[in-house]
Amino acid sequence: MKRIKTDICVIGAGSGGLSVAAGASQMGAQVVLLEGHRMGGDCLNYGCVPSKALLAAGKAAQAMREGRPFGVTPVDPEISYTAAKDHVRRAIETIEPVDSQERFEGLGVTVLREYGSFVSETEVEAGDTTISARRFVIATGSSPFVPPIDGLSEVPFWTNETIFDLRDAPEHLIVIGGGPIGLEMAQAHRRLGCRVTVVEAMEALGAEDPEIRAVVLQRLREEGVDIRETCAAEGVRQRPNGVVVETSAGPISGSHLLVAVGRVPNVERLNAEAAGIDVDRRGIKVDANLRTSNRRVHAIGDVVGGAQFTHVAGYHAGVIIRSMLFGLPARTRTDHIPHATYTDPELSQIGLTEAEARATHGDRLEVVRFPYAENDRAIAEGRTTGLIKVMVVKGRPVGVSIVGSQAGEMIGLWALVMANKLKMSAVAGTVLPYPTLGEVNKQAAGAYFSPRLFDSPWVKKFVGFIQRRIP
Ligand SMILES: Cc1cc2nc3c(=O)[nH]c(=O)nc-3n(C[C@H](O)[C@H](O)[C@H](O)COP(=O)(O)OP(=O)(O)OC[C@H]3O[C@@H](n4cnc5c(N)ncnc54)[C@H](O)[C@@H]3O)c2cc1C
Ligand SMILES: NC(=O)c1ccc[n+]([C@@H]2O[C@H](COP(=O)([O-])OP(=O)(O)OC[C@H]3O[C@@H](n4cnc5c(N)ncnc54)[C@H](O)[C@@H]3O)[C@@H](O)[C@H]2O)c1
Repeated sequence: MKRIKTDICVIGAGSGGLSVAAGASQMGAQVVLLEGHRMGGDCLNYGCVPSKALLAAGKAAQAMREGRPFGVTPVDPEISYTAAKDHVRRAIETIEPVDSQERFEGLGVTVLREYGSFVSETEVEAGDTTISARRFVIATGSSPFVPPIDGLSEVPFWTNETIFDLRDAPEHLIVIGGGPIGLEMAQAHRRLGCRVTVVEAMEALGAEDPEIRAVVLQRLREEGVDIRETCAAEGVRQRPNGVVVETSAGPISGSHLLVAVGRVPNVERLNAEAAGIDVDRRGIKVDANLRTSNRRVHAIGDVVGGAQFTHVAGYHAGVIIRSMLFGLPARTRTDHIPHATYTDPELSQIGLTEAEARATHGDRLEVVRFPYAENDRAIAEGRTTGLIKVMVVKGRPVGVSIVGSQAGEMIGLWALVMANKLKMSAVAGTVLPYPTLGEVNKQAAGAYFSPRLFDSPWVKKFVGFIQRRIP
């Protein structure tokens, strides 16, 4: 057995682990990074990057069907699913060098391509090497949850780890699960010419504001995605040319099956008990500083079971670098973390939804809305579907929900506002270029102040008073 002594040992080279390794090594710490599978983790290889690349291929196909309002004759595009997958592969390959072993070794990180497993409170074994470190970071991510549906283990099915390798278009894709993975994949495949049925046990995008998610579901249905809600998959069996999913609302036949019903934390290889690290069903248990029950060990990203996004894993990395390298107090916040679902229209959210804000703030809550249909750029581009809702308490936003074109980009402004606890006046006072979709944000702030300025008898009296006195 070889032995390595280091300052920090990071387990998992995905979004979270790579950020810790890059940050810590560039600030002078000795870092060992362990990765048992592919550098870049889920996001690069089976998650964000391939899903957004496939959605982009679908968007290109859809644009050819929707030219009529612009005087362009719509066509039913000739689609090569294989070539769309080539685009997915190229996107991954273009980003890959940034996450590669070579780049990290160039930064001075010792990279071992092995799974890590604790052997004591201060040691991890990876292949034929034992690493002892002053601090460990668990960043092992999550894997697709495969539910105990009767017959599932006997039929071929895909998850996010396999669907991007598929080269031939499925004729009729059945997606079990109407969460973000299910709906992004449903729309991408529908636009690439496949029949798609989504089977959702409860409500599709059920965690989102009902008014906001309804806009996404309506568009997907208009495009021909068959979304069945309150329809639980209870059994699956093979048929000659595909699969039948038995649901609470009857059988559904299709050619291929994608299972997208949530995630499980990657803890099984860690032997966490050997290091005194507590684990529950959601993942590694951590406190607000992302410390585990073993004070030398932090855990970040998907494996801690909170919000499972790449930017959250990156945020966690920043928080623990602060505490590990500088000994500074560093607690996580969640109120300033946005998320987006990249269907078309996109959906984004930060802070509280309207229902959550109502439950927390009661009558102090004001909700302002602004529709895309009244934004000049959206009108010019025929992208008028959508709206923004801002939940405001005492002049400060406590949540923002957006559905519409570029909603994932639009939430950025509110992320800045909420991270820095700015008021609505900061948004209203910002000058934005005309005509941009981003003005929807400012128009929402305008909708907050307009009644205060234009419907107030006091303001009218005051202005009249001043006007009579100035020359
Ligand atoms: C289809 C899909 C689409 C998504 N789209 C988005 C999106 O658009 N935006 C967004 O923000 N998020 C998105 N996500 C979520 C995002 O991918 C994850 O939140 C993110 O990858 C989590 O980062 P992580 O570092 O915690 O884990 P990962 O990136 O999964 O990395 C964990 C790494 O640890 C390795 N590992 C596991 N166990 C061990 C061990 N014992 N020893 C050594 N290595 C180990 C794994 O092989 C893996 O490489 C998507 C996810 C999926 C599945
Ligand atoms: N754009 C993004 O940022 C993005 C995109 C994709 C995934 N992700 C991340 O990945 C995570 C996992 O996504 P997901 O979509 O797999 O999970 P999810 O938990 O968000 O949704 C799964 C859905 O499956 C349904 N379901 C469960 N069992 C079922 C059954 N037997 N029959 C029918 N429906 C069933 C649930 O009711 C739920 O609505 C997300 O929470 C998110 O953190 C993010």
